Amino acid sequence: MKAIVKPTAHLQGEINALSSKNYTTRYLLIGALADGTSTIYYPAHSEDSDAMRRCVRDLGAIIEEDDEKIVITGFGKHPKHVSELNVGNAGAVLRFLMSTAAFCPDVTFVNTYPESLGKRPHDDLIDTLQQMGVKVQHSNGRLPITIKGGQPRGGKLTVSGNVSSQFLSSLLFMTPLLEEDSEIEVLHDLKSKIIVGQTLEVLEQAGIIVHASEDLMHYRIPGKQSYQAKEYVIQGDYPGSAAILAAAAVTNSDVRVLRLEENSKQGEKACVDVLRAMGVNLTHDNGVVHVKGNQKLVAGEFDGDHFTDAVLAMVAAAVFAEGTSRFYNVENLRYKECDRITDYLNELRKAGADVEERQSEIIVHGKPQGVTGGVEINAHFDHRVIMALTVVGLRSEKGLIIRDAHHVAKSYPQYFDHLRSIGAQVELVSET
Ligand SMILES: O=C(O)C1=C[C@@H](OP(=O)(O)O)[C@@H](O)[C@H](O)C1
Ligand SMILES: C=C(OP(=O)(O)O)C(=O)O
Repeated sequence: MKAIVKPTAHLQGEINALSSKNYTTRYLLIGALADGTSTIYYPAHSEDSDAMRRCVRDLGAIIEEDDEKIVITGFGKHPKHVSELNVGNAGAVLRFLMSTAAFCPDVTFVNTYPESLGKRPHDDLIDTLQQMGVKVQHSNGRLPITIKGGQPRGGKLTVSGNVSSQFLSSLLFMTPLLEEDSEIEVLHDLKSKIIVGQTLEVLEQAGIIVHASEDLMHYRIPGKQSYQAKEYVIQGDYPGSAAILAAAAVTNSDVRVLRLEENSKQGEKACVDVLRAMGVNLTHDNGVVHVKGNQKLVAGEFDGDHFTDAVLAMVAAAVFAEGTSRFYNVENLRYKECDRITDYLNELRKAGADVEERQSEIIVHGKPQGVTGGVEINAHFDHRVIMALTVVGLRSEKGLIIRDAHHVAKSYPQYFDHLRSIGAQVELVSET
């Protein structure tokens, strides 16, 4: 599918935020690891959350669902002995389930997105699983990966947090089910640290005890625990909504996004502060972010690691700001669905933006007058590239054509419908 994004000066209306992808994957996992029946209200429906649902079902969870909820009966620490799992293009789903798969004798995670997830490294988690006595076959730390588990051991473990927080989260979900107590030391740095807070939050809700040091670099996890079956309610998704808010920020607008809790643990809620710091006229009360855009933005400097999945949308807003913006501490954007520094900036340049890259920084020389556009954009299999380039297209002189825009469904299948409902001129055509 191609998205033909036309210049749009004005956006107006109200959008109900999509449901959080990262909470949906977590609640599905802890529902599956519980022995009883849990209920998850308002789950996300996207390729990634569907991947988690499909895989935990393959592993033996029983799932029933209707329009508002998923009812899931878990398998505890006794998953069905499947031979193959397909996580699609979902990094978090793969990494979280690699540890769960250690309870199975022989599971292969297949490589269905060789150009995207197939290129991402998983060595750091493979190392820790090997410390636990699990045998792992892999291709240079990448898919396809075969886990030969059975009886993983706890004890003293280390994991690197340099590339992704998902490796640590994966271990935090699995180690409470082991016979032994575990201690996890995070080596090097811990990127996307804030997201580990979401993992600890859901573990606590399921009655799991984890002793975490204040800096989130050391953990003590008692063994022989079990997940309680509970009721969970999924909140609105900040990473996806960040793109809607950025679109409102770069146009003349009067847009409200509902279901965005002020006290959420999602790091990407910082997008509200980032836009505010860029001079965007907005309020955030009672779960509603209300943007009254006037196309005027000012540049700023931001630590992007605090809002990793919203960085691309905020960079798109900075393309139109007065002055030079800097997003630093973002090296691990290079290890996501594409290289979100080199690949993304190449597409932004095609659209007419003035951007520079460093190993761990994105620098944007803003163009308040707008960009030319009028070119075709390569989506690089990346939903967040698609969403961010759409924002840029709205404020371009000649619009943008985004190829392979269907990949937006990885996290936000209704993105274009939502944007069109507030007046964005976007046409979707099938690619032949
Ligand atoms: O734990 C999670 O659910 C996620 C962690 C983040 O990844 P990294 O830790 O690799 O930055 C984030 O980008 C991803 O979308 C979801
Ligand atoms: C990086 C992302 O997801 P994942 O790592 O789970 O593929 C994302 O949603 O932007």
